[in-house]
Amino acid sequence: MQFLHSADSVRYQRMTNAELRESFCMESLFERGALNLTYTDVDRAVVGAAVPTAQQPLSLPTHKELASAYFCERRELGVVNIGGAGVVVVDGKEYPMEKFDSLYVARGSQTVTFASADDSAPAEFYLVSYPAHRVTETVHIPLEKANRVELGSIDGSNERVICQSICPGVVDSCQLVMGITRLASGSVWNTKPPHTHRRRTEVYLYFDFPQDERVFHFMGQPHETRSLPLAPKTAIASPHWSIHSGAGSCNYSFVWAMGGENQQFDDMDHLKLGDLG
Ligand SMILES: O=C[C@H](O)[C@@H](O)CC(=O)C(=O)O
Ligand SMILES: [Zn+2]
Repeated sequence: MQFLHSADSVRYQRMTNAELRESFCMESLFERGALNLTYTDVDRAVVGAAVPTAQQPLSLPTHKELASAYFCERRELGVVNIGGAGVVVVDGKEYPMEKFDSLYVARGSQTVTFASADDSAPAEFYLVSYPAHRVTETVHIPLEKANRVELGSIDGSNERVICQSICPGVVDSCQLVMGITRLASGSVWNTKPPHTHRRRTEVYLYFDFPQDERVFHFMGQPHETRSLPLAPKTAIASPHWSIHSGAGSCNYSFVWAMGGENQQFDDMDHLKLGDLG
C-alpha cells in the first residue's frame, strides 16, 4: 500500500507542478495483473485499482495500517468497473460487473476478489474505501439503477450526465457517496462553475479519453488556483479547502467519490468563475 500525504492550504501555494502532482495525484493505480492501493489523508480514503487477468483473480488484502483481520472489517468499499466485463465475489457471492457498473461492499465483508471475463479487455476495477461505523448491505448497482442527473449545455461546453450510483436513496452507505460523470461529445468542462464543500473531501478519477489528450484539473483555494494536466486513469485528491473542476482537451468521463460529515450531494458552496484567482 502506498501513502499519499497531501500538502496543506498554505504550502501548496509555493509548490511546483511536479510537487503538486506528487502530493495530490495517484498516477499508477491501474496495472495489469495487480491490485494497488493508496491510503490518503483526505478523510482516510483508500483509493485503488484491481486489473485482474482472465487466469488470475485478485484478492483485496488487508494491511498493517488498517489494523484489521480483513480489509472491510471496519471499512466500506465502493467499486466502479471502468474496463471490460468482470466479476467481483464478496464472501462467495458473485456480482457480474459490466463497464460502468458499481458495487457497494458493506463493512464486515470478509473476502473480496476481482476477476476478468476476457483477457483482451480486462475488467478495470476502481476502488474507494472509507471507515464505516455500522454494518449495511452489499449492493450491486448497474448503471441504469443509478440516479441520473443531466446538467450543463453544449453552449457552456459542459453538457454532462451525473450518475449517482452510491448515494442516499440508491444505497444505504455510511460515508461513501460515489458516481460517474460522463461528458457529451464536444463538452469538456466538469463542475462548472466550481465549488468547495468543507464538510466532505472528494477524489476524482479521470478516464475514457485518448492517451495523448489531457484533462486540466483545477485545484487550490478559490483565490489561488492551480492546474494540473492529467493523463487517463489519474486520480486526484481534493482536501476540503480545494476546488475540484476540470477542462479537457476532449470529452471524457470521471468517477467522483466523497466522504466526510454528510452525504448530501447538493450541499456545495458554489463559486462564480469571476471569484477565482
Ligand atoms: O460534489 C460533487 C462533485 O464535485 C461532482 O459530482 C461534480 C460533477 O460530477 C460535475 O458537476 O461534473
Ligand atoms: Zn465536489
